[in-house]
Amino acid sequence: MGPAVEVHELVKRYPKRDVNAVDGLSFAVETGEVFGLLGPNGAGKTTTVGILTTMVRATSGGAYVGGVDVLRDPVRARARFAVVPQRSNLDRSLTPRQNLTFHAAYHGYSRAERNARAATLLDEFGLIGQADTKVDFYSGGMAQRLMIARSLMHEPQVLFLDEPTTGLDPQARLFVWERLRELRGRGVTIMLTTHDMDEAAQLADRVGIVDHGRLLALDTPPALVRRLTGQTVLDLTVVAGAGDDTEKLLAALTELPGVERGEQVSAAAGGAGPADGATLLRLYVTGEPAALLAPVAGVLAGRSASLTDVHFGEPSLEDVFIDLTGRALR
Ligand SMILES: Nc1ncnc2c1ncn2[C@@H]1O[C@H](COP(=O)(O)OP(=O)(O)OP(=O)(O)O)[C@@H](O)[C@H]1O
Repeated sequence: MGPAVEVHELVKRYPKRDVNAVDGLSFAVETGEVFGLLGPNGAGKTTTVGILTTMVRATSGGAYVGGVDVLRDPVRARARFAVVPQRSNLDRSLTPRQNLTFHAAYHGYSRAERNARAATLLDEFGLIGQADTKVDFYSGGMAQRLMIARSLMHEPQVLFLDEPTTGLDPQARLFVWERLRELRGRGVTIMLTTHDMDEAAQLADRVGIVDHGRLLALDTPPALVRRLTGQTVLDLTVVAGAGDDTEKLLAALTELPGVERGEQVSAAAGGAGPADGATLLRLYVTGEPAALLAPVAGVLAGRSASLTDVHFGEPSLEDVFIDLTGRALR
């Protein structure tokens, strides 16, 4: 069996643009794989998925889903995949159950088949009790579950999901992740675009990182993390001395031998922020991080800073992403 999704030297140049949105992209997604497409805003992810799902016309190159040439045979390709967009496109004039059965009718399923499939999927997605209310009464999490259930009505081989859990609460997010893992277990290939590194690390078997329409890296999340030159992370929670500031302190720490780079970690990226007045500084270390503790303590003592916590850790997928795509805002 060939790959479930394949793009080959794919190029997209939008009219009146002087650069390619997708610039010679090639990769393949194996059947039954969860593949995460990551990249900063404007990297070309939506355009790539748009071409694969017949919404955007390619300038050149090849795109295949379930072995079907998407560019030549879009109608046959559409039977092989489903798309779950980020924003709800449910039909509000229909009940949740009708949203499912109408979708299956469009794909040629008989009345008996579509009623049976709708009942099964509504049950699996925890919506059977609210199957005949109004879609308007659905929370964001329920709407997302309903959209995934609807996408499965025509038994797609490949499921494209755009930011599948953005805006969902932790319970809804875990529920969606569980359903996606189950689908993979049944052999459905999943391609997701996400900005959520945790989601990619949790779900994706392999991740492709794109920027400026080109593939920068493609591997399993652990292999991508290992690529970061055997780096270890040393997290220091510090309170700068009176009259000192954290930037200068960080600069002094970054100059120590064995420290490749350092950064001030925002509370959002590092989880719960440090206590008032304290700052979390992250040093990317080559070599043995414990050997740095004495010189770090020396720098801190020399600048009258105090250390309230130390943590050794591995770099995350987010560190890999920043390393490859930089920090500049787009
Ligand atoms: N319809 C369009 N016409 C012209 N340019 C476009 C169009 N759609 C996208 N672009 C441009 O193509 C490039 C790639 O955009 P694309 O939406 O594919 O990126 P993305 O990685 O999905 O970004 P995001 O994470 O913000 O959704 C950007 O420079 C964008 O401005």
